[in-house]
Amino acid sequence: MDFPVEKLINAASAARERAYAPYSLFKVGAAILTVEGRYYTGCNIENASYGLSCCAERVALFKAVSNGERHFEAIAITAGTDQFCAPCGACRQVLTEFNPAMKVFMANSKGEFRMQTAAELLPAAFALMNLAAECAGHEQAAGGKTGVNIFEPVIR
Ligand SMILES: O=c1ccn([C@H]2C[C@H](O)[C@@H](CO)O2)c(=O)[nH]1
Repeated sequence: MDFPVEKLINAASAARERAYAPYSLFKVGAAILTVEGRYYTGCNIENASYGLSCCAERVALFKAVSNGERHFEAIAITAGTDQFCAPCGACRQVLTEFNPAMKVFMANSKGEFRMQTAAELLPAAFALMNLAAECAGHEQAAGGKTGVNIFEPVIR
C-alpha cells in the first residue's frame, strides 16, 4: 500500500462524529483519497423525510467532485461497530462511476479492515456504455450536434 490506510480510516472515524443520524442512531463516517493525495470526508445526513437521507460515502464523494476532483484512489468507511462497514448498493454504483478499481476499506471500531475494489463490490455495474445506444439516438436526432462523445469515458 503506497498510502497510509490508518490515516484514511482515522479521517473516516473523525467524520463519523459529525453524523446527523437522529432516526437510525447509526453513525457512519467516510474518507475518500484522491490520486494526488487529497482527503475529503463525509458523514451520513438523515432527514425527517427518511428517504432523503444521504450516506457518508456519497457525501464524501460529492464534496470531492464539487471541489473539482475526479480521480480517486481509495475510500474508507466506518460505523464504529464490530462489523466491517460495507457500502450500500447505491453508494457502490456511485463509487464505480468514478473508478471501478477504487479500493474500498471497510473498517470496524478497532481500525481493522477488509478491502475490496468497487468493481468487486458491484460486478456488472450499469455504466456509461449502457447508455450508448440511447445516446446515439439523441445524437442522430440532434444532427450530430450534441457534442457528446459517448464512446469516451467522461472522467478520464
Ligand atoms: O454504508 C453505509 C450504510 C448506511 N449508512 C447510513 C444510512 C442511514 O443514515 C444509516 C442507517 O442505514 O446509515 C451510511 O451512511 N453508509
